[in-house]
Amino acid sequence: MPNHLQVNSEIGTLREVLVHRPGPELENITPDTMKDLLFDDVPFLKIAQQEHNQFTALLKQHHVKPIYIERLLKEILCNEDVKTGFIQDYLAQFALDPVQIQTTAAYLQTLPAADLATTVYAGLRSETVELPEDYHQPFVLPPLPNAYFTRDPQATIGNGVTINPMTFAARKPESFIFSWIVDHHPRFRNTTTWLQPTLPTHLEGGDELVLNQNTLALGISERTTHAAALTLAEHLFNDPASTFEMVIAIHIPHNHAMMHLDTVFTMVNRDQFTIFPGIMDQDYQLNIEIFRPNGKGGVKIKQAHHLQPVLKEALGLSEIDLIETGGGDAIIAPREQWNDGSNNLAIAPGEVITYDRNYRSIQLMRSHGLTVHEIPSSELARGRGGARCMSQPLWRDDI
Ligand SMILES: NC(=O)NCCC[C@H](N)C(=O)O
Repeated sequence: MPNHLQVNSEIGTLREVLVHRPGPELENITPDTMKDLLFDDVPFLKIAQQEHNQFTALLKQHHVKPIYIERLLKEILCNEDVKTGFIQDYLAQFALDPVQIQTTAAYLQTLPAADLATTVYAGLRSETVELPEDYHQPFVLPPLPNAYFTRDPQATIGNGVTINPMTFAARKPESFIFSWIVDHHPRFRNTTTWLQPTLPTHLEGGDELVLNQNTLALGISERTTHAAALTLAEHLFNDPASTFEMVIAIHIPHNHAMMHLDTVFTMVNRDQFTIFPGIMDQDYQLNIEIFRPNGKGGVKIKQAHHLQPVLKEALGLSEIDLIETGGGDAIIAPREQWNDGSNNLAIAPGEVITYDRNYRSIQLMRSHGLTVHEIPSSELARGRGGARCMSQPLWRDDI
């Protein structure tokens, strides 16, 4: 089994993937907090867990090892010094006064490592801790219901990771947790970090697609700024440990339905991609910028408007097959995109996992020769992410 990191493509045979099984945090979403927590509904936890179990069972059947991030957190918290430091730093992220911090830290310190890890994800109800009476919030630690979308707070690129500066408060603690795991878990010893969560702008993993060992595609989206994309490109171009020489920055609409590039565009084979046609205009154009090193430590930028020639050049191919979500139909395509019909996880070249509900997109992928494995999605889809969002590859075989 591999013991470090290797992701030089979106499609190489997947061996190891970071996941999070949805837990009590989903039951800490209410209609009042749903929007801030980036959910469109309150999922039924029991069914969400069953669906997620089917996802991980399918991964295992295909010899992909799921690594549970909550387990990595528990393992680092078994060290008492790490536990004390983590509690202090974790609490410092939230609007708590010194007395509230002290009282909550004292409570968290009493929890065994496994319970502490569960509490960090689930959130901590105020009445569990004896806080001064002037604290009126329902939670002293917020729930992290988006944690099952492991794709976003962290991303593997080549042999290193980005620990991502997240856009919304609801997801910032997830990057914080991963930075502690990288610093303290032996699985990540000597990991190269391309980007830190302290960057004063934002970039998320759903916008990071590794096309090959030289080329990264980045969404410029609701969640990833142009400035952050340039910063990441500069780091990758200048770090001797990196093999990346080109970043294809793809501008997509800024809205909740298409929050990341991988909600509208995924690589599924050496020469095949799924794409939501709504990101292009009627002439199939969109705004693309190609970043390359300028030879002086910076980035030079070339504009482009058509995806196919850009992808052909980057991948050295004469043809590219763009498979349109829902066949490009005016009703089916947006419906299936909303339920993550464009968000496919390749487990090998030409072999993907996707949500069962997007049956028109599934038919189409099969008719284009892809092998498609379906997973149930009635509750998981309520968080607005699919199979790619629920997985962060740590190791893919090179192709
Ligand atoms: N890569 C992805 O598109 N992830 C889905 C994230 C959904 C989550 N509710 C969010 O808004 O961040």
